[in-house]
Amino acid sequence: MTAATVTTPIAADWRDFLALTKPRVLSLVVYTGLCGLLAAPTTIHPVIGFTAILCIALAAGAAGTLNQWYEVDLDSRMKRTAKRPLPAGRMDRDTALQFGVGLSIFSVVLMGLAVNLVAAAILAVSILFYVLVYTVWLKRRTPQNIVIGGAAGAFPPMIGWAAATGDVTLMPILLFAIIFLWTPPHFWALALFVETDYANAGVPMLPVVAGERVTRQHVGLYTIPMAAVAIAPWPLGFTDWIYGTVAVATTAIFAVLALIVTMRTSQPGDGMTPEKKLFKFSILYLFILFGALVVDAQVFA
Ligand code: HEM
Ligand SMILES: CC(C)=CCC/C(C)=C/CC/C(C)=C/COP(=O)(O)OP(=O)(O)O
Repeated sequence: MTAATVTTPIAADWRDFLALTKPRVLSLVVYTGLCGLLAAPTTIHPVIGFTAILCIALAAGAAGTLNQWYEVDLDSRMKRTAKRPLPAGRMDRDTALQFGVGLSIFSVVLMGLAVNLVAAAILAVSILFYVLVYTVWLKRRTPQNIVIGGAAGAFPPMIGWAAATGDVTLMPILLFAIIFLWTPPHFWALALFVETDYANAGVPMLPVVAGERVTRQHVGLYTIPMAAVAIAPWPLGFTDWIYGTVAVATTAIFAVLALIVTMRTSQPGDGMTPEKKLFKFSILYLFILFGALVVDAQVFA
């Protein structure tokens, strides 16, 4: 790529619109939504189920778009995000705003009309939470930004469950709580090895504000309730032994990796550091845990 193509704004193509939706993060968001839907104790018509998942995907994409619309200044200062369509100048902000608002409204209205109002209401709350509470309000103000704002990403299984059943009971609240408590170790493990980037952008992430030692302690601190909540559906009788066994085994691995990160004092080096291991495993963990939930629900239905 020449310098001219980097600095000269060019027309955005479909890849830029896709990039606005943060597709890789979206994959896990949609997956946990699907698992919530499939684990619910009722059957949903496949077309309605598909529509519900589509709405979650569109809403998450819309929220990711509005997040990028708002933080062009931050994204342009971080290596990881500087090549996104807006900071790189491949798309103008108004186009992104229209795309994000349009998708948001479309996804919520479609969910309300085709699925049910409970799912549509929680979907609207998720978008507003990610955009207003996390992106606009907390992200630039407090190192607790991801703890409170991270709740946005915890709603999808609850939305999937509500799409199938029309209500929210203790089990979908537990599924929400798993992702809510998983987000801090997921993110702080990552922030420990991309710390300088956030410092450059002036984002008060925990390692930047409180330092590495406190961040490591917080990784361990949040892993304890996360582990309890992840295993809880089994002793509480919401799931059977398949979920229980998988939850105990994978949570044990998560806890050991988190403990290593918590106990470490040295600066992370290159290669597969414990922080990178925990971050990568955190993603695999949710995939396995929620997969086990669905298998368990189908086998013991
Ligand atoms: C406030 C909460 C969260 C923050 C600050 C956060 C932050 C990040 C960051 C900075 C990355 C690095 C790579 C990238 O930009 O793609 C990442 C990766 C990732 N996150 Fe999160 N995350 C959060 C919540 C979630 C949630 C709720 C999910 C899904 C349930 C999720 C799923 C993922 C996945 C799948 C990746 C890997 C993407 C890849 O392959 O590059 N994250 N996260
Ligand atoms: C159903 C629905 C509307 C769900 C939306 C929730 C959602 C997409 C949550 C993910 C949260 C997330 C990726 C935060 C990234 O932080 P950041 O935005 O600070 O990351 P960045 O530094 O990469 O921009």
